Amino acid sequence: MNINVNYSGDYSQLVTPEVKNRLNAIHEGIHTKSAAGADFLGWVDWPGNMSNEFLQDIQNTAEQVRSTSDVLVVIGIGGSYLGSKAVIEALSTPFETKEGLEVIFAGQMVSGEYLKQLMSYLDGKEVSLNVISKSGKTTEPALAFRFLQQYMEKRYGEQATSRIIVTTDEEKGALLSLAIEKGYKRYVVPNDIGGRYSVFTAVGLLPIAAAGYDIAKLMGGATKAQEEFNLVDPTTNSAIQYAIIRKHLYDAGYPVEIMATFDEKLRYIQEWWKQLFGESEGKEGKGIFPASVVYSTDLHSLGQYIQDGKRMLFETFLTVEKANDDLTVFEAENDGDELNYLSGLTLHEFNHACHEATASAHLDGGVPQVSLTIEQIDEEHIGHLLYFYMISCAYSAYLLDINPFDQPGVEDYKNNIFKILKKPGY
Ligand SMILES: O=P(O)(O)OC[C@H]1O[C@](O)(CO)[C@@H](O)[C@@H]1O
Repeated sequence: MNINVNYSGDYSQLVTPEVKNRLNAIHEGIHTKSAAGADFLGWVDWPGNMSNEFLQDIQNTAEQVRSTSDVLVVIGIGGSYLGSKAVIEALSTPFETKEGLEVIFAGQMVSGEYLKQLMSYLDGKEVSLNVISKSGKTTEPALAFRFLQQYMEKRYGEQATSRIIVTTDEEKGALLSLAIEKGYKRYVVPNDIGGRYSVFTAVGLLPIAAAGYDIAKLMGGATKAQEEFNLVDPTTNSAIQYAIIRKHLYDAGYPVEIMATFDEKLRYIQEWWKQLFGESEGKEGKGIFPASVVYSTDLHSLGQYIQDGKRMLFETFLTVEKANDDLTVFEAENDGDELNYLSGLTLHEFNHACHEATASAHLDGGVPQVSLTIEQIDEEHIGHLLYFYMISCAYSAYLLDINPFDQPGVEDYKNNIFKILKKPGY
């Protein structure tokens, strides 16, 4: 299993002795846990170290939820929802009538309308809740939980307790106190793993397993990636290659990266990637701004800007080699739509051609190109891809001399809200 990285420039020119030394130092810092933010490097060895008992326990809980519920409402924001949302969206089939369990997210934004409509949708269905917050005090999911907990208690009385699962810190936070007081089943977000790096902990695994996907395969892919991207070799390690190219383009005057995909199913992988890279790197007046587009859709909205607008963008295509399913263009009798020249072409092949055409047009327009290719979309490859991004992001942030694992800037809006809404103490 590999992720192919292709760059429109001359990659070999980027791997200078200075860059190699820097990479060796970063590698050493990560693996001896001496790098900046080292207290949050627990995710690096997590896939390989995860015990079968833990995986089994998550699977059992997921099975229990599936056997008693039609819907699992997952409450969380940022890293507490994007990982599972991304994996579930990538693996699920659109238009499928859900036979098993439906996973619905809440608390990722604040809307009374959404919550009211959600609660009416839940009426008549069997429901479980998984509320996820590492800090246990993030206002948006806490607000959603206040309403949904009340809903569950009204519907199920004392039985609500067995339908609510809390994923939070082991030692602190309002959510932990609540969980202890009510006797909810609990999963721990490890101390040394931050929210945006937590997809392979209970934070991501429980909702993914409850949705019916194979978390053992997902972790298998992540474990392979952990082994594969462990060697600090810029000629073979594609996670390091991606980080080197990004740093080069940033220094060359391209502070915005657009992640482009031709696969609608990867839209939330892009959203997860945006938090991962944006929150890890955007500090101290530095960092690449991560943006995303889904093609062909956005070729007909943002394509003009990318081709011809202010030159500050580079574009990273996330492409998939093999389609899980496909259609072949057939010969029409009268060729009224003039598409017979495409007959015999699969729609996946059309997207390949569209990728080539778009990359070359945008390159001519002054947009440097990177492409990341995965073999296919399934649990194993997605697990592999997510780990690839996480380790690459750590290298990328360290190359910018940024601690990838804090997010001090997010506190500013929170403090302002507390002041505006007169939270005691603010
Ligand atoms: O899991 P928590 O503590 O509710 O935090 C949710 C998100 O909020 C942040 O702390 C700030 O956006 C993220 O880093 C995190 O993923």
